Amino acid sequence: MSEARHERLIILGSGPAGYTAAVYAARANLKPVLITGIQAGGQLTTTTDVDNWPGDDAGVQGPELMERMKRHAERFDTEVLFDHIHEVDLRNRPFTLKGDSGSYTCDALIVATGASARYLGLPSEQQFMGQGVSACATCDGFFYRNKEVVVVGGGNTAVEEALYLSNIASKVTLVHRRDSLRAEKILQDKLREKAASGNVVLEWNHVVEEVLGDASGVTGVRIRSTLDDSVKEIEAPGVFIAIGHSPNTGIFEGQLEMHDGYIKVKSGLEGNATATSIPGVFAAGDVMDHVYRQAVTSAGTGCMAALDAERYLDDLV
Ligand SMILES: Cc1cc2nc3c(=O)[nH]c(=O)nc-3n(C[C@H](O)[C@H](O)[C@H](O)COP(=O)(O)OP(=O)(O)OC[C@H]3O[C@@H](n4cnc5c(N)ncnc54)[C@H](O)[C@@H]3O)c2cc1C
Repeated sequence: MSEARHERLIILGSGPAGYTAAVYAARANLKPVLITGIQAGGQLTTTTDVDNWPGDDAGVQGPELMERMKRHAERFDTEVLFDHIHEVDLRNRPFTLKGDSGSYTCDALIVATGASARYLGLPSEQQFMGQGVSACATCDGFFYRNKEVVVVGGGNTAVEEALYLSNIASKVTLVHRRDSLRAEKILQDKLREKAASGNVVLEWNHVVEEVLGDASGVTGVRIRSTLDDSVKEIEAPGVFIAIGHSPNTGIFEGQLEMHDGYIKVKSGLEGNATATSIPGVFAAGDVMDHVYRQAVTSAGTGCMAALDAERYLDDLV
C-alpha cells in the first residue's frame, strides 16, 4: 500500500453529521477530507420520504437530500473519498487510519460513523423495508396517523416508540417475545397506563414470524406464540422494528471512551461539547447519541464538531 497521505482534518462518515461538519470545516478553510464509508450518504439513503428536515416544506427523498448535502460540502472544496476504514491508531500522533483503498494520517478527526438499526433478519422484513417496515417512529410515525401499527421489541426503544406512536396511530400492538419488558420502570408504567385506558395492546410471549404484505406494502404480521407455537395474524399497514441500534464504533474499541458502545463526548455548556476522551478527536451524530437519532440533530452536532475541531487546530499552530 502506498504511503499514508496527511490531512489536517479528516471526517469519517457521509451522513448528515459528516457532511455538515464538512461544510463548516471547509468554510473555515480547513480543507477537510471526508471518507464516505461503504454506505455513502448514510442511513437516509435507505429511506424515501423525509418530512422533518426543516426548510423542505414539501418533504424530500432521503437519497436526494444526501446527494444535496454532498454537493454542498464539495462546493466549499471538501474532498470526498470513497473508502472504508477498518483500523485506526489514535494513541499516536498524527492519528492513523487504514482503509480498503489507502492509509491516511491527520491532526484532527471527526468521527461521524453513525449507527445501524437492528432488524429481525426476516426476508419479508427486508422486502417491505420503507413500504411499511420502519425502525424509526419519530421519522415515519406520521404516515400512520389514525391507522393501526405493530411495534416489535421489549426494551426502552420499543416502549418509547410505542408511546410515541400511541399519540398518532389509532391502535398500537406491542409484540414482545417474553412476558415482561426490559424497559425502564417509568416507561413501563406509562405504557401500562396506555394499555389500560387507551389504544395500546400488549402481545406477550410472541415473535414475529413474517411480515405480510402485497403490492401496496405491509398489510400486517404473522406472530407465533413462544409458549404453544400457535400462530395468529395482526392487520396493520405499519410495523416498527424497535430492538435497538448498534453504533458503528468497533474500530475505536479500547481507544475512545464509550458508553454502551456509543462514543462518550464531553457535552455540557462550556464549549468543546463534541470532544471525546482523546484531544483532537471529536464525535458527531448517531455515533454519540443514542437518544435523539435524527438527521437534524446529527447535522447540529456535525456543525459543533467542526467548530470544536477548528478551535483545536488553531491552538496547535
Ligand atoms: C429507514 C430510516 C429512516 C429514517 N428517517 C428519518 C427521517 O425521516 N428524519 C430524520 O431526521 N431521521 C431519519 N432517520 C434517522 C437518520 O437517518 C439518522 O439519525 C442520521 O442519518 C444519522 O446521521 P449520522 O451522520 O450520524 O450517521 P449515518 O447516517 O448513520 O451515516 C454514517 C456514515 O458513516 C459511514 N461509516 C460507518 N463506518 C465507517 C467506517 N468504518 N469507515 C468509514 N465510514 C464509515 C457510513 O458509510 C455512513 O456514511 C432514519 C433512519 C432510518 C434507518
